[in-house]
Amino acid sequence: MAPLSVEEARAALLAGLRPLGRIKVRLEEANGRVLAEAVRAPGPYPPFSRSLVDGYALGPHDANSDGSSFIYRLVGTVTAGSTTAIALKEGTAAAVFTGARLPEGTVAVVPVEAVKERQGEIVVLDFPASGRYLEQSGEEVKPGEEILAAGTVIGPGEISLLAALGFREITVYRRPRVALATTGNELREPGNGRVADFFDRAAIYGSNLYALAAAVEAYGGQVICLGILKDVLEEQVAACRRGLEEGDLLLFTGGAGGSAFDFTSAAFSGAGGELLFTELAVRPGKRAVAARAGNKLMIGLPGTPPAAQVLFYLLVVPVLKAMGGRQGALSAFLAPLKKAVDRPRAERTFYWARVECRGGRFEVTPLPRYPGGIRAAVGANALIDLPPGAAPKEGEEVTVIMISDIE
Ligand SMILES: Nc1nc2c(c(=O)[nH]1)N[C@H]1C(S)=C(S)[C@@H](COP(=O)(O)OP(=O)(O)OC[C@H]3O[C@@H](n4cnc5c(N)ncnc54)[C@H](O)[C@@H]3O)O[C@H]1N2
Ligand code: MOO
Repeated sequence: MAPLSVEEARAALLAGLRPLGRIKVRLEEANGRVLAEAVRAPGPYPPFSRSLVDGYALGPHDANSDGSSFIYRLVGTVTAGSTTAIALKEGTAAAVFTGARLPEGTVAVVPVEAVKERQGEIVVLDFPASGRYLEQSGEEVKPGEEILAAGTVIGPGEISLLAALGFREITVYRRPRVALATTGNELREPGNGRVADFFDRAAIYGSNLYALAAAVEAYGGQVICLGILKDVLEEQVAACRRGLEEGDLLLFTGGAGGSAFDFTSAAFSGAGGELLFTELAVRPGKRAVAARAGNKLMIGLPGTPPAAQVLFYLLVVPVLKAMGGRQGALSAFLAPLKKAVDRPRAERTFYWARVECRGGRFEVTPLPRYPGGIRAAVGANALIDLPPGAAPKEGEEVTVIMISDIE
């Protein structure tokens, strides 16, 4: 199969992909989830007309002789939560506190700072503009109004609105289940300590499973761990079948090359997958495989740890987003290079980088490169996307793709 560009590979993976099913979650579990249906307000907000300040609710006014200030007779006090029934008639006022329900007949509210109080009366020195210092019932949200559209990502602000309107549960898309396996006879589980002859025997600790599990969780997926698989086709086909049964997406790392000991594409086909690509025109990540089986996807990332992680951001994140009801890839923008890219390549290449904000401007530094690359992603919050043959110098603008926050 001819190598695909990252964009073609992404389009092949996303073609026909629909968000997964919907579930109800309680508000305390809703952060970061995506609304599967629009939410309408069951009632008005605020639910009653209320004061926004500690001050006085004024009845219809009664100008004093020189017209410069107004005198009101105090007829009661309403604190927040109080349902005292007071009706303000001409020339009367009630002390009210922030959040208090306004008495019937209120025409204006003044803050305590804008009045002079004397026995049983107040003198309003500065009459407030209409509607200031108070909020009418339903002023912000009307009953039945759509307050959040389907597809909204829920954060603290949305949770605040939902809770204020009395919601305890909302309907969101189900999180994608990602079955994760890593392949290679040389791989061992970390945690066994540095056994003396372990490394002499050419074994290494598998790191991809841990790195990818963390990345899947960070992008809203749930991990089903299939563990380390041997370079044995039957074992890998069986793992693929289990992964397809239990997961929405199957992720393999290792064995993505075309050698006699690379079984990923054969395993995907053996488990009923229709291959979408077996190579990409990008570095790192040239050796990558993907297949579709019904509405499930199988992606075989390279074994090389930084290559597996780069492709995770470029291909797996958009798939996780689409399955979870969100659109698009990671955000990208232009930023000047703080340092020239060392040894640029002839192919399209993604470099690990760190974006910082200095004096209100973003700048991006390519991180040191290592041949095997196990340290490559440490401290990275972005990738630099360089077109084939580009060799940008310090100060030149390059495309950066954000993979985590700017600190
Ligand atoms: N003749 C060629 N050889 C290679 C080419 C090439 O174009 N021609 N491409 C290289 C590139 S690029 C990559 S990437 C690797 C990817 O190949 P595979 O996906 O088949 O990966 P493996 O061979 O299984 O492993 C590569 C490397 O990574 C180590 N590894 C594997 N899994 C893990 C893991 N879970 N944790 C840590 N390290 C892992 C593995 O031991 C190997 O050292 O192929 C190149 N070869
Ligand atoms: O395919 Mo390799 O993934 O270019 O690093």
